[in-house]
Amino acid sequence: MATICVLGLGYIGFPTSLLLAANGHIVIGVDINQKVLDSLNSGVPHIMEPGLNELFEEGRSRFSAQGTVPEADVYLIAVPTPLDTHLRISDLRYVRSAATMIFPHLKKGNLVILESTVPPRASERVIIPILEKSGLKAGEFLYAHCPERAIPGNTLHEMMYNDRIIGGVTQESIIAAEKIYSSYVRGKIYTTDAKTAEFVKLVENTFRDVNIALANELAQIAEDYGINIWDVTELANRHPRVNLLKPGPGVGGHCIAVDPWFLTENSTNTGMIQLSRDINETMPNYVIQHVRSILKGVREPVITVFGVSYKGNIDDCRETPALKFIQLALNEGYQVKCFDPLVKEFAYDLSPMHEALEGSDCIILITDHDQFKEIDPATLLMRRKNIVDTRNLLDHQRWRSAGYYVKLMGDGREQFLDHSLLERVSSEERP
Ligand SMILES: NC(=O)c1ccc[n+]([C@@H]2O[C@H](COP(=O)([O-])OP(=O)(O)OC[C@H]3O[C@@H](n4cnc5c(N)ncnc54)[C@H](O)[C@@H]3O)[C@@H](O)[C@H]2O)c1
Ligand SMILES: CC(=O)N[C@@H]1[C@@H](OP(=O)(O)OP(=O)(O)OC[C@H]2O[C@@H](n3ccc(=O)[nH]c3=O)[C@H](O)[C@@H]2O)O[C@H](CO)[C@@H](O)[C@@H]1O
Repeated sequence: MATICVLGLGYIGFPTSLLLAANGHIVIGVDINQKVLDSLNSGVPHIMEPGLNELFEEGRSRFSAQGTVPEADVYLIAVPTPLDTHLRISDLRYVRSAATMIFPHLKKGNLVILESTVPPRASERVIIPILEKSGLKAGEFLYAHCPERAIPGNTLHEMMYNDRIIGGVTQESIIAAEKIYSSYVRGKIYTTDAKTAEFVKLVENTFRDVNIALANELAQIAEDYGINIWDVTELANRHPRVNLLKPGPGVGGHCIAVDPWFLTENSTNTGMIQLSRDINETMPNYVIQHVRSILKGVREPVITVFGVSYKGNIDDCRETPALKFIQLALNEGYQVKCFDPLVKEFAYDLSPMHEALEGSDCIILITDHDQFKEIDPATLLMRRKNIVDTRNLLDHQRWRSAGYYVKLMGDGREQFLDHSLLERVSSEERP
């Protein structure tokens, strides 16, 4: 069993630390955020994931958290690699700082694992040169890029059961990294070189982004034709080689909205990938168009956003499409109130549900939290009963029976079926 220093105790580094600790390693977590250290040292996980609290109890005796890098056999880097949103290229300052914190401790035979997602060749061009300031060459210290592929909301399960890619700089590096991962990974482990591993990770998320863009474009085309994209998707997916994804209010998260830009930052052959990003980034504009047509003529409109995290059943708001939607709504002159049962901190104020609905003219469901399905529409008090469901989450018949005008995004049939209802609700209740 090894002594492993994990740098970065966030959504990836913390669960990984616990899996390593629960499987017999001594894990010293390092983070530069004092709040994270205080929370963990007082026994309270600072992030929410199924099974995390239980695993914390199990692994706690072999896990500690501190602000400085100790001597260790293995250094595992899981620090952020954000997108510079202005330049649309990667910002590698945190991986640079992590490598700089490691190199003074590095000894022959130590293993450095990079789990953070980076643009192709960043290991070779940026990280290894910093580690070599130790006086050791790559190969004397071992190095592998092992991209994390777990999905938020099911992180621990996927960390254990997904297949794993190990991209080592030498055969010895690959063998050493394989030994660490095989202590808790139940999926298969595949090996390659570091730059291929970097590329594979980015390709996976780009594949998903492009396919979501296709779904978003098809939803808009379906509306133009007065067709329901959700019915179309269900039927088309009966074909053995078709698997359409779901349209939505845009693509958020730390990965899918970011990684395509990492993939393309050093290439000019990027037409489809960039176009897909554009389609997904403009989905909040599409949602606001629907809201605008529902609230046409309403004076001093107030809207309520249901869900601000980037997807359902998690509290993570990074790159959430809710942010752009809210900004567009404010620019439109709407008063915006937000309700999210899971999120504690957000760029805008969050209110309890009934407060967020007071005086409101329209609910816009942005996030597909399961909890929203439990809401009884008959008990809600609003100024006007309108709802836009961007995720096809709700039981629309139930909402309609409670007197709501329901706009399902991607369902063009409503223009024809419910237009009269929309007209009636708006003119009856317009001040
Ligand atoms: N969140 C995911 O689901 C996911 C999935 C796959 C890959 N990734 C990748 O994993 C990496 C980490 O993502 P995350 O979601 O865990 O990020 P995060 O922001 O949740 O956590 C990163 C932590 O690293 C700390 N940190 C920053 N610089 C540091 C340093 N020099 N030394 C020690 N700690 C430092 C931060 O304070 C923070 O607590 C990113 O590259 C991300 O793209 C994330
Ligand atoms: C290839 C892959 O699977 N990668 C996963 C992904 O995790 P994620 O949580 O970011 O991924 P998603 O669940 O896809 O969500 C992203 C956004 O797309 C919206 N969406 C989704 C499906 C759909 O049909 N229609 C949509 O509109 C959704 O609401 C949300 O805003 O990246 C992680 C980090 O690299 C990986 O580790 C993890 O394996």
